[in-house]
Amino acid sequence: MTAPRVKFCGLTSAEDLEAAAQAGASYAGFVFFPKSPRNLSLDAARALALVAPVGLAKVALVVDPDDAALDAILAQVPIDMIQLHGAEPPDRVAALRARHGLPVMKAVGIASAADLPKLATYEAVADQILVDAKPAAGADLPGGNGLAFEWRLIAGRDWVRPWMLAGGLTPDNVADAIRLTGAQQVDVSSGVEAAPGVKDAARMKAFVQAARGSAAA
Ligand SMILES: O=C(O)c1ccccc1NCC(=O)[C@H](O)[C@H](O)COP(=O)(O)O
Repeated sequence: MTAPRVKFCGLTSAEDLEAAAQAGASYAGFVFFPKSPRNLSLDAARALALVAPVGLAKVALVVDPDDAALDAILAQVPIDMIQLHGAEPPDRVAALRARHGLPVMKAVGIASAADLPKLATYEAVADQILVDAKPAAGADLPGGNGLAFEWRLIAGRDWVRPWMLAGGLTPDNVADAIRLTGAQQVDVSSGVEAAPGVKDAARMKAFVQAARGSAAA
């Protein structure tokens, strides 16, 4: 098994970016969602993206964006992939992919087996799938809640597209999660934070090492 690729989501500072690169991450997620403690203004996101180390793919996380909002982000911030983390229907995912000419990753929330058919639906229209925990009803945030789902639900699944596992991952559980699901990519936000919106460089490093350790086991 090749070493799993890691996405750190919700980076908010140049220190976070540097720590992500030093740890060996493949993706850096920038959150554009005002209610999030990880939200970035366009100016802040642009400044970060411009100093992002080469080789770190910059992901814009948006939630049910209208065209004007996404146009504004992409006009100002050099972005490599769009992450749709709302209730975007499949035709909207396809339309945004065509409109912007960037790869699109669609987040799909999983809480039970009843949610699994959505994975195939979105694999038909997105470039990648982020398989995340479905937030509790009434949650303030659609993601980044430190909530895991039952990984066995997707164990042994045949995937059509590249996908990432997310939801409640930490340096302590990511190796088990990879072994159980076969994930080749993992995404984490709150599990490597010292406080909401503040990443912890030591936890980021430990996370990547644990993910890589799973591949060697
Ligand atoms: O992280 C946020 O603040 C956020 C806000 C709005 C929509 C999605 C958000 N995060 C999505 C992510 O990609 C997270 O990395 C993913 O949900 C896992 O989060 P965590 O369980 O905290 O590791």
